[in-house]
Amino acid sequence: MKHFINPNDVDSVEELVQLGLELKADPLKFQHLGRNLTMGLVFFNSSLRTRVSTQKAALNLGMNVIVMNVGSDSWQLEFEDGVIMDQGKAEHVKEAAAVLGQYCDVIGVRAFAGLTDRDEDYKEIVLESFRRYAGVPIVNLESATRHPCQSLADLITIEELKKKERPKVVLTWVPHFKPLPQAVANSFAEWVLKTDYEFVIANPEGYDLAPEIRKDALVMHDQAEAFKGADFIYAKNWSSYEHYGQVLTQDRSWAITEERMALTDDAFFMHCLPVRRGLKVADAVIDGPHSAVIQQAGNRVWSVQAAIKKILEARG
Ligand SMILES: NCCC[C@H](NC(=O)CCC(=O)O)C(=O)O
Ligand SMILES: NC(=O)OP(=O)(O)O
Repeated sequence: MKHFINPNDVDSVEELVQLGLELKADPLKFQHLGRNLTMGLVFFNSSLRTRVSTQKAALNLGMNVIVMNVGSDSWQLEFEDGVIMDQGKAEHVKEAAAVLGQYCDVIGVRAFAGLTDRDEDYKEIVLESFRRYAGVPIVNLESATRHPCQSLADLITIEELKKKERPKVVLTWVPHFKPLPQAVANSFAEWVLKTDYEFVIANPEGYDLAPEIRKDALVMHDQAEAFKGADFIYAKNWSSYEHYGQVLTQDRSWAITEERMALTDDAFFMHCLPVRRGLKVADAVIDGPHSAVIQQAGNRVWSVQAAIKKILEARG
């Protein structure tokens, strides 16, 4: 695997899930692979899980790790081609990515959507610039439209917890007062659609994900109906794709309560975290016996470790 940016970079999702489980059982098995190599992590946005789990994974593979917070630690970067740089941005990504590629053997990048210009976000300018100019493999640590490290951890978690061969998995929109990216939801849908799970997306009108993401997935605008018989409830807020970046409703009846969960087949509750308690999910659900959120976050180590292992092997 050359890069880990979206599922098209992955030969077999199933094999990568199994590798994650194998690494979880024996975290230091491939410690020789990354010896004397350096993993660089570049953050344009905040992070708890991604930052620490990726460091941990790289250390498990024997790598050294350098973390940089762009914005506070470095120069503001320009991404546009052919501009006269007479404003606030002191350095172009062409040099910045190429220079980081001199110091690091693999680079992880986190850069959220701006949520003002849909075409710009969906072109993935930041990630694609790093892919183009760094000259080393790139790991997507949540970009404008995808979060593959999260989605792979989600599939590992479902594999661990599922009680039937083909569980019913529901991705549901939950309310939030400010616009959030579509990356986590997009990515989850894309990865689940590569499995044979039964898959339903529940969201209010106006929140349908991009057609190229949801493909032929069943989309329901009635959450209670969607929950019937579900084995996994994956909750996430996202802003509108159609009315790009807008909050069209904050309808609290879409929050995850015990009453709603009672409609499912004893489903596990999943969320990528961070989550706002009370607003998106009732304490009784996230603190309850069917909450998978901590296991899910724990599995972030094995998902990114599997991706980095594949990259190191391909690099020779
Ligand atoms: N990496 C996990 C999710 C990150 C981001 N959530 C957030 O920004 C939540 C912020 C808040 O609740 O204020 C998102 O939705 O993509
Ligand atoms: N789920 C996730 O990516 O968490 P962080 O934003 O804290 O890294």
